[in-house]
Amino acid sequence: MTTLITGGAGYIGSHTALALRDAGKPVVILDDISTGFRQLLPEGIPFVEGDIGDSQLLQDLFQRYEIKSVMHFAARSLVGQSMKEPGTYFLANSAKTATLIQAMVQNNVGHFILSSTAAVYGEPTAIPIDENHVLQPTNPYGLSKKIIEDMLPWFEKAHGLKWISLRYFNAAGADPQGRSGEIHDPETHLIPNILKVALEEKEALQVFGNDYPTPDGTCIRDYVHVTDLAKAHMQALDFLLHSAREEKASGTINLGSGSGYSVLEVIETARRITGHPIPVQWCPRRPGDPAILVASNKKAKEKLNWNPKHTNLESIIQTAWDYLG
Ligand SMILES: NC(=O)c1ccc[n+]([C@@H]2O[C@H](COP(=O)([O-])OP(=O)(O)OC[C@H]3O[C@@H](n4cnc5c(N)ncnc54)[C@H](O)[C@@H]3O)[C@@H](O)[C@H]2O)c1
Ligand SMILES: O=c1ccn([C@@H]2O[C@H](COP(=O)(O)OP(=O)(O)O[C@H]3O[C@H](CO)[C@H](O)[C@H](O)[C@H]3O)[C@@H](O)[C@H]2O)c(=O)[nH]1
Repeated sequence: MTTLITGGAGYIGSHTALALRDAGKPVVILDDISTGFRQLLPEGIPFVEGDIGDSQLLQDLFQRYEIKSVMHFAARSLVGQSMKEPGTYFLANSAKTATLIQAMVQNNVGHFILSSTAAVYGEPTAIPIDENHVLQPTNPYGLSKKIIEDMLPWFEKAHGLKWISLRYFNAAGADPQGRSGEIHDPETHLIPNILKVALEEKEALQVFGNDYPTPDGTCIRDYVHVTDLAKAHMQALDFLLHSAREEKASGTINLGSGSGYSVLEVIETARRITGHPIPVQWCPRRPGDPAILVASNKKAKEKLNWNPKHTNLESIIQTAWDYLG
């Protein structure tokens, strides 16, 4: 029952590969190292360098490793870049994923877990956001993932594909054992950028906007620990593999801690953990940033029995800091 992890040389994929390996599950990684890093590849897991859009390679891989399930992390995921190059995102995310799923159904690979995103919701009309919230992405990145979600029921209807789309909120933190962590180049995410200031790789943290309708004027986000995300993937796969024939197994599930923290609260917590003053530079709002994104994680708890462990911000930032230090 080997699982293929696409994007396993990336941040969330490498943590999930570690979790599966730790649980003794057979895994193979496919990654083209376009935004990932060889140093994040966990030891002892077979690695194939290649593109998820390469049908021939996929067919060989599915047969050679007797793949039964796919966890699909590989994607482009820079919101700002997607605004400038929408076509890149529709091709790299939506079109290549159609190629991947087409190869799956042709090779009897029947279980699919998608890395989706809170960006499919767009500007929220209610907080916390549950899975029934209207989907109106405000950028091509979010739309490229929504298009994949829209395809999935059709593959299920025609070929019996079982799927779960996991909509992550803000992934953060690092493996508590220090075996993997967050590396992106360029880095656009808040916590690693704050820690770069603490490491004196950056002079100040640019804070995008202080006039949002929130208590301190900065954006509020739901930070979810990457090892809790990894756990949810294992539980989602178990759920698909073991759900009864008559049960409605496929569907979308939010993954968030259910708590929101403002940018200033994150900076304040990082100051306490690192002992660094972390100077800030006030900047205009970043286009496309909603004021508040906080998940309802009720469905993940009920359907997957998911119980996030690292729900406080200290633990999230501490693990990220330990990885860098
Ligand atoms: N980081 C977050 O906060 C967050 C939030 C919501 C959703 N997501 C989604 O989670 C997934 C993983 O995000 P991440 O932060 O780990 O990203 P990442 O860039 O660290 O990892 C993506 C990996 O996929 C690989 N890849 C990209 N295109 C590929 C292709 N065509 N063929 C093979 N490999 C390819 C990259 O080399 C990289 O190793 C993405 O799908 C992203 O959209 C991330
Ligand atoms: O240097 C920085 C970086 C970020 N921020 C602010 O910090 C908050 C969080 O920003 P991130 O870039 O860390 O995360 P986003 O909420 O923009 O994006 C995350 O959540 C999105 C869902 O809405 C997508 O899934 C995306 O892939 C994922 O990284 C935002 O208010 C942002 O404006 C700063 O002030 N300074």
